[in-house]
Amino acid sequence: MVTWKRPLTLTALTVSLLVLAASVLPTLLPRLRLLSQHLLPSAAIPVAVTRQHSTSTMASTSYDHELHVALLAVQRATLLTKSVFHNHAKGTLNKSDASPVTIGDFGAQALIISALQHNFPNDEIVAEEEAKDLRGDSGKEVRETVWNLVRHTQLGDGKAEEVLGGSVKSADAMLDIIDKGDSQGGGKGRIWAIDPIDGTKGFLRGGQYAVCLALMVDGDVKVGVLGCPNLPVSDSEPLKEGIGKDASDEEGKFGVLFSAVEGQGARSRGLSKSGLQQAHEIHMKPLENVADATFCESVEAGHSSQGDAAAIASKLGITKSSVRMDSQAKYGSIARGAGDLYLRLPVRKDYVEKIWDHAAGDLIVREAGGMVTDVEGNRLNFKLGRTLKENKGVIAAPKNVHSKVIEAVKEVLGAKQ
Ligand SMILES: Nc1ncnc2c1ncn2[C@@H]1O[C@H](COP(=O)(O)OS(=O)(=O)O)[C@@H](OP(=O)(O)O)[C@H]1O
Ligand SMILES: [Mg+2]
Ligand SMILES: [Mg+2]
Ligand SMILES: [Mg+2]
Repeated sequence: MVTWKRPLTLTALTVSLLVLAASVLPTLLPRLRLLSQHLLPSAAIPVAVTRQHSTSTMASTSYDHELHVALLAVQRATLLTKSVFHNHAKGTLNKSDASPVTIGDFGAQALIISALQHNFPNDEIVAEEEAKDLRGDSGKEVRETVWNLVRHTQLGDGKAEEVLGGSVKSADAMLDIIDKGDSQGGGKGRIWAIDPIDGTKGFLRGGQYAVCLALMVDGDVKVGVLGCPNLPVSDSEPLKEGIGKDASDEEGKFGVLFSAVEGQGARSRGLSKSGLQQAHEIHMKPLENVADATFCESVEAGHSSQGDAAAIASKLGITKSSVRMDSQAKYGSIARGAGDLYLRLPVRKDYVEKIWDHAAGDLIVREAGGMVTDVEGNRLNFKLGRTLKENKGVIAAPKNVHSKVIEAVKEVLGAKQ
């Protein structure tokens, strides 16, 4: 018996040690990485992190540095959009699809891509705008206005600016930076999605708009940040439509940064002109009875069918009227519990949603406890390029009522066919 007992005890000990190591290492490694980030000078972090992340198989699981850069980059870009809103003629151009683009869209895109390139030079970028209309003699006037904005927009915090890599070098460099957002996207590797101003029509009207940035790894959204300069800082403020031209003047009351990292929850904090403010967790509001829901939808009837939304709401027994709000501020608003549902219902059969209009909001709502799908109930598929070509519409709701909402959506849309 004794001769059997010894080897058995040794084996058991070895196995226990191995099990212990396997359980402790995964939690220890990200902590060691975090610790080293705090101990190393900030300028040393980007290169190390970028090399480590250049292939998807070696991707970090904590995304601390990506989140930090994304938050600061979006915060800086909102300084530019706010300055355009208050001090400039918007310099609106019409794109080939007749949608508007302003000097704010170009400037914000340049600032965000510049920060991403400094920190993650090997990552790909899918961004909404391109610099074509700013090039050559015909683009000179707009180019110079955008350049003046870009070079004068800085966070009032030297360390934060250092993280972002400081200013863009020249007007020509700025154009090339804007055009770095031309990746075709897809389901492989690290790809950032940028909507420099989402809800450009809202921005022009003085309504809601959002500066949007998300990181996808192998087509899954890992980090999402939304800067919403015209939303109230307080999560408990009742949901309202576009808030009018002077709201963002009320310092400290308006301007929110929403963020989420996959598996780490969603947060919100006030926007600032320098470093990052303290964040707090946000959650969707518990909703026992879907009939009590407040739902939000697009302001533009051309972007989402308001008639279908009203029919769906009535099927669900919802009596409160909808809150119409431009941009991904809708995702942020339901994620913080200011509203309950977001309904985006196709108006035209041939319209395909763009990944930059949904990537950050999709993650923020899911991390706050919600579910985001298309009108069929399928998850949004960010693996297919610059568009969500397999999805139609968007339905975001608390998990416990989502299937009920989809049932009503299918009944209403099905009856039209
Ligand atoms: N036909 C159609 N259907 C659906 N979506 C469309 C359509 N046309 C444009 N867009 C995209 O809508 C983005 C803004 O939509 P929002 O819901 O946020 O705002 S709005 O209330 O409708 O203005 C808007 O984003 P921005 O261009 O960044 O403003 C567009 O990408
Ligand atoms: Mg646009
Ligand atoms: Mg958009
Ligand atoms: Mg846009």
